[in-house]
Amino acid sequence: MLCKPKRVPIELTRLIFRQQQRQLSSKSSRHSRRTDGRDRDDSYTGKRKQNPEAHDLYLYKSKGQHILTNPRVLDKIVITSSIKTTDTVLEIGPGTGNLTLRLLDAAKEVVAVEIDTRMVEILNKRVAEHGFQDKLNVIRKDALRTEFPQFDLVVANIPYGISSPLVTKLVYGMNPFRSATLLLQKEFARRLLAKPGDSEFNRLAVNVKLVAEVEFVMDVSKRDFLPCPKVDSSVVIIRPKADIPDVNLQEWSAFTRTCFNKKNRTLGAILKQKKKVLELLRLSKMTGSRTETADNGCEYFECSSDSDDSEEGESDEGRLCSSSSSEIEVGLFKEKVIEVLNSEGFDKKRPSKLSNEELLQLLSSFNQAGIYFHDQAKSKNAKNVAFAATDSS
Ligand SMILES: C[S@@+](CC[C@H](N)C(=O)[O-])C[C@H]1O[C@@H](n2cnc3c(N)ncnc32)[C@H](O)[C@@H]1O
Repeated sequence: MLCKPKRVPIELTRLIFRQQQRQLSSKSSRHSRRTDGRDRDDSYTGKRKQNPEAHDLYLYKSKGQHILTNPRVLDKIVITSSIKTTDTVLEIGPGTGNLTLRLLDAAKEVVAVEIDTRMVEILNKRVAEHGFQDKLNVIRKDALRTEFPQFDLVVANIPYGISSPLVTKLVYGMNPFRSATLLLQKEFARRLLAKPGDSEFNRLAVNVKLVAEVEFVMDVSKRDFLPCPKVDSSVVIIRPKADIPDVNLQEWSAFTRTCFNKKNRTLGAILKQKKKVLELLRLSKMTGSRTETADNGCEYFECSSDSDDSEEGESDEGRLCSSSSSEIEVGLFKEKVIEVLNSEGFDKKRPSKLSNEELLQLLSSFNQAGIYFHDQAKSKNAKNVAFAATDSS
């Protein structure tokens, strides 16, 4: 569907159609769109005739390049972020700099992480024109694969394709920060805001809520972007909690993965399956005590959306366990699992309806009974990113 933005601020119109078009080479791509939201075969050619010097800036869907052009929304994002003049602000995906210029005006410094060299060129030029170059530190890298320097706040209209791993990287990363004001796909924001019992409530919400509070700020229409995306957006503020529960993050991740793999089934149905019992027995024998907390908690949180009722295949570990544990041992272990589930009244409860407090209580009861959770295998990229997760939004 094509739709024209409600309004295109003059600065962006100038930026895209007068200044940048002279500088940028036009690369075509199957997924690229023109910055005016039109298809390549529509009446755009009329504009080119009027301005023969013009080149097109192609915006790539694969990089989530939708430029926010509504000045009121941009201003509201900055105001809501409560930026102090002493703050260093981290911006992921500054694009052509509409938000960056406002951040530079309000903050001491902006660290902008941008993957696209063309955007970096435009950004640097535009920032220099406003005399802000000394306050801007641009890192031309993939935000998921770079270590962020220290920052106080995050304010960003992020590429939606990396929402889940990026939020995870921020809230489970090593950098302490005050808040992150993020423009997200509306559905993704709803999931972050979801409460137990809501249909959107999932593992991502559970894991984020463990360490942070999420607050809704406003919805943003798709027409406020150039080109117009297919989805609406929302702004949320994420504030890391001062006190987080004393739980082993690695085990918590494994536990929530187990529970939310089939979030609408009862815990009894999930945890009393033979293959799950075998897997838990093997892990509990192997662990014997809690695994150490990783330096960087985000390694464990591949917060991909849960596959509501997908079938898990039997793991190699499960098969190994069945051959090395006697039937009696397995039977006794299963009784322990059942005992914990029954003693806490969890047997008939569903993960999608449980609060974090209840989940923490259940995990603690399992541990007290000598039952431990552990991820079977870390993702290939776990060392640096743990971001093998794809966001289904
Ligand atoms: C939704 S646009 C936002 C542009 C700008 N902040 C705005 O509000 O108009 C997302 C930006 O993130 C950049 N980007 C995409 N993937 C990225 C990644 N993995 N790391 C850093 N930047 C990325 C894109 O090139 C694009 O400039």
